[in-house]
Amino acid sequence: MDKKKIAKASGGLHGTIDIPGDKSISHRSVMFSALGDTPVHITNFLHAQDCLSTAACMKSLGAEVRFLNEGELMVTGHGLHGLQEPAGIIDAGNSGTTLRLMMGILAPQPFLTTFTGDASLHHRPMGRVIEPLTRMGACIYGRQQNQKLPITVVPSAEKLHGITYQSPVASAQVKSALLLAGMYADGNTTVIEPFRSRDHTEQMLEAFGAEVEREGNSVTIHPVRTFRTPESIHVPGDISSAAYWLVAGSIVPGSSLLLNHVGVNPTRTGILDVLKAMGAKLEIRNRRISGGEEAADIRVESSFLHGVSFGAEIMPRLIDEIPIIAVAALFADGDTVITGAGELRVKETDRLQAIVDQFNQLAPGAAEGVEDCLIIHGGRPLQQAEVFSYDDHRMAMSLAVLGMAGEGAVLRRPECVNISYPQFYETLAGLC
Ligand SMILES: O=C(O)C1=C[C@@H](OP(=O)(O)O)[C@@H](O)[C@H](O)C1
Ligand SMILES: C=C(OP(=O)(O)O)C(=O)O
Repeated sequence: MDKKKIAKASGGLHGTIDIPGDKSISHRSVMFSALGDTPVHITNFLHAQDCLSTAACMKSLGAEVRFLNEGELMVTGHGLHGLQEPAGIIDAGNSGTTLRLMMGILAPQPFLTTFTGDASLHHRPMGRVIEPLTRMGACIYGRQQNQKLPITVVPSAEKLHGITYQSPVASAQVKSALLLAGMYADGNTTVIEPFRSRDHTEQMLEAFGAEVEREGNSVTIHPVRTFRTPESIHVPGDISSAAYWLVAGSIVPGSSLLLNHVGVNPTRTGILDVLKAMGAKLEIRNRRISGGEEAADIRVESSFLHGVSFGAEIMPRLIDEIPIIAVAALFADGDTVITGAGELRVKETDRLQAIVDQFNQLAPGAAEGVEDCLIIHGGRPLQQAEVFSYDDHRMAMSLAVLGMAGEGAVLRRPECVNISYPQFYETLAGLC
């Protein structure tokens, strides 16, 4: 399927949506379970390409990964020091999370690993993880002065050293890679971020018995001696996937949607804060703990939105939601000004430029981008047009919601939604 026709919604959107498992937590559930030595039963695992790349990686390193169903699997490792040298090259596919976290796990291992990935992953910056891991004593080599794939991790002569690392970027992937390597180091490892990024790694490692200290934007891990995997992990729904329906329900007049089982870890809920500031009608119900993480159900009803401004401080709490927040901004009254969004330029594609180029096809003159800043002029006239996903799942889903809430669209290269949300188009069709 090379093109998909997105029809204009004919009335309000109605229904109840079960939000698929969180991508970040699904990756971590398989990786960390594979470092234990007792079977872990994982449910509501995100059965999408990125997380399947992680599952395949752990399998090729000797862990037993057995799917009982889509979304349900048993993972059994051979202990913290039980990974085995893979027979071939490890393929991280499209997934930055897989590659960066795996580098942290593999840097301390006594065997060699070589990574590859798809065309998009070959362009993404890996020096941000390789450089601090090298300071810990790791030996990691990559193309373009150890910046890019293909990457090889070579065993280091000595045990890794604990370091204190002041990260220039607020990135959970950088932080997680260092904490994972730090489990095997000879002393404590501390990561200090400019702003706090998602904390799923710290949460899950603590639950597995690792000694972790947190204060403000700083996290310290002690060398790990006892690693106790739980019997089961239930993955909450992904707020990054719920985001498309939070916005669709807000901007299509006459809508009322109930989103079931959404992870609402406070390091992830920036989109709720921004949508509320724009005037969205959201009701958070039935708050509970699911798999050690906060979860809730969310009711969204359509409302009149107005433009807002936000910047670097909130960015890590909503980084993957910027494309769909930009859609909300297009349907709002007035301008929305987003600053400190430079990280968007190093995702699956340059998302800042992609938003500007594709939004202007559907709403001429509505989007401007300069350096790390994105401006959306709300309320501009919309038209039908052909738009391009850049093979980026979040661009595809955001453009589909924009087309559906606007005048319709033809989306080129739509199938990349399989990276994080394989049922996306089916759910969209069911609402209209
Ligand atoms: O740790 C994670 O699971 C993720 C962290 C974020 O990336 P950065 O850490 O590069 O900001 C996010 O964009 C990505 O989708 C998932
Ligand atoms: C950036 C993303 O993921 P990753 O970095 O794991 O490729 C994403 O899902 O939007």
